[in-house]
Amino acid sequence: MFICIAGAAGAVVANRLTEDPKVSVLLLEAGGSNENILDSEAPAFAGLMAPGTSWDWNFTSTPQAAINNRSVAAARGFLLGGSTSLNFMVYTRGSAEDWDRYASITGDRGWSWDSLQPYIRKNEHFVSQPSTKHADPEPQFNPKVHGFNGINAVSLEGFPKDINERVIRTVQERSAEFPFNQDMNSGKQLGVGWVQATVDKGVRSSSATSYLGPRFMKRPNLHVLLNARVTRVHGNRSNRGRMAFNSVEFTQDAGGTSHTVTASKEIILSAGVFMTPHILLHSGVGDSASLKELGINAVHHLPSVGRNLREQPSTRNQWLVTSKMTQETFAQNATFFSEQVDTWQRTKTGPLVDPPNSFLAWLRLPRDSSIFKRFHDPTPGPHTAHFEFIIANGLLSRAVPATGNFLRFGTAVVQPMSVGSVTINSTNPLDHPVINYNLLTSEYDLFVLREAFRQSNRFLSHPVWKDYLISPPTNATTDDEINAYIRANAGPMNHPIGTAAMSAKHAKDGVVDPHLKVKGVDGLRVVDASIFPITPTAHTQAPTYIVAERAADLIKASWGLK
Ligand SMILES: Cc1cc2nc3c(=O)[nH]c(=O)nc-3n(C[C@H](O)[C@H](O)[C@H](O)COP(=O)(O)OP(=O)(O)OC[C@H]3O[C@@H](n4cnc5c(N)ncnc54)[C@H](O)[C@@H]3O)c2cc1C
Repeated sequence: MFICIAGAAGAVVANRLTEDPKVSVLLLEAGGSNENILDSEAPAFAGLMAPGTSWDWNFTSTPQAAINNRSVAAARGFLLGGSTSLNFMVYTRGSAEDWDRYASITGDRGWSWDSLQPYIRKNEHFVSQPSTKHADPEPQFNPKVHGFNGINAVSLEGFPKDINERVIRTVQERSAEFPFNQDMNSGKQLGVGWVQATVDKGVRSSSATSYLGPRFMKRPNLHVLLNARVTRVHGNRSNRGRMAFNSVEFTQDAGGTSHTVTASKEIILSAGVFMTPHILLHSGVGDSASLKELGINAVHHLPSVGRNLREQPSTRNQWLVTSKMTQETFAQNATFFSEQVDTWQRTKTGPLVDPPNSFLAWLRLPRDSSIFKRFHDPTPGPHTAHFEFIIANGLLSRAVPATGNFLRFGTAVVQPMSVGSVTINSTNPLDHPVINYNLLTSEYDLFVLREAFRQSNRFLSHPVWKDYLISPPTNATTDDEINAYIRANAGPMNHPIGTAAMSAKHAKDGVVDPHLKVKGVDGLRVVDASIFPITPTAHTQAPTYIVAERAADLIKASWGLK
């Protein structure tokens, strides 16, 4: 039997391993069910899922020095499907160069873009939304680079927005600066393109609805236990002194009672970027000196656990607009809200079928940018972005102003240089991890976010926006003014990675080897977004799914399974 923790990646592994009826998997999830939650199912309501709800772990970061000492929400899904049950559903794979760099860092060609193509297709089930024509005026995606028979649904926008024509005209008429990219998931991501999202005919497709959907949950060898919070993993030391992990300790009543379950084969940690290192550290796997100082029995010295936290810093940049039909309208007009919920519940059509974001742009700084005199270029090559625009027809959240409609023109640094950490400060595994993003502490990140903001203003200076925009998010123009705006407003994109990073087999740093086994011990693997050594130039769910699809094959191969 394998024991696995649920989430984006854990669900994939559990599904793939139980394809073999002789293999059984126990999937443990700290949160509850994903079913019958309107805000999770209706894509337009994604912004209502977190932060500050019972579906979120409700973590907050430590005070972040470079953003005016603000602590920021570090949202993570606390329900089956993990963060894929509450994320914004954007589907981006990153650039081919990103994956080729992982192959080169790990010395394993299996992580290269070309080698991963079968896994990308195993994950993806590209579907058409019923309510829009996507061949007009030109195709909005390239079918040659998509999978149509995978498990997790991906589709284009299903309900047209006021902003669409304006974005397209800007791109057509300013193509030198903002070229159109028909399909940012081809491996060549640069340019502006339509969002592809994990939506299945108007309904969120999460790892819970897809990989743990009814057709798979029927398998007698797949066992899912909800409200089961893993506190530690345990093992024995062999005669040669090597730790072999084989059991998982968990609680279903907030620590009142504790249970232990034993894996005859392997334990797969897929608790995500914050909780995977948290479980490892509480189990005595981490930097021995710090663990001893806390009073935790250090069973395996692995100093990289929890280090290398990387997050994409962003600002939302909300413009007041003349439109009366943006995402805010749902919160401001109760009649419209209930009519649209009714339409969606009956027909799965209307504005609720789409997540908030309509377009993304992946862009680079000029080659002669002054920042490269002081910093090396962190991108893996010329076809990978330095920054991103995230363009949305408003945003429905729990903090929508009573009046006013907005264009949300987010900007983000997609290859950040600031590095943070996840640590613990108590011996109680029910305490939250200590999350320090170190957001924007690198001068490079601040520079790129500033340039991205300036570029977003260039984009919106096209005359097509004149009768649409009422007022900007800020009047800042000088470096100092924009820096002050960024420091007051920046936050995380919710795309953290890196806290159990993979490295080459014999490399001294890193937490897992290229086959995702925890270095120096037996019986323990990590399969989730924490294994990325460097940020993928992407929103992180598709990269995590891709990792998990390959991981399932690596695990099968280890045990001689089909
Ligand atoms: C608000 C938000 C918006 C996002 N938007 C997007 C987007 O639009 N596109 C995109 O690509 N990515 C997005 N992401 C990121 C994406 O969802 C994550 O990168 C991805 O889900 C990571 O997968 P994972 O398997 O590493 O972790 P998760 O999906 O977070 O899963 C971890 C799971 O482990 C469970 N768990 C944790 N600790 C324990 C424990 N001790 N015991 C038992 N269970 C435990 C959690 O409850 C959770 O179910 C977003 C994330 C958030 C939070």
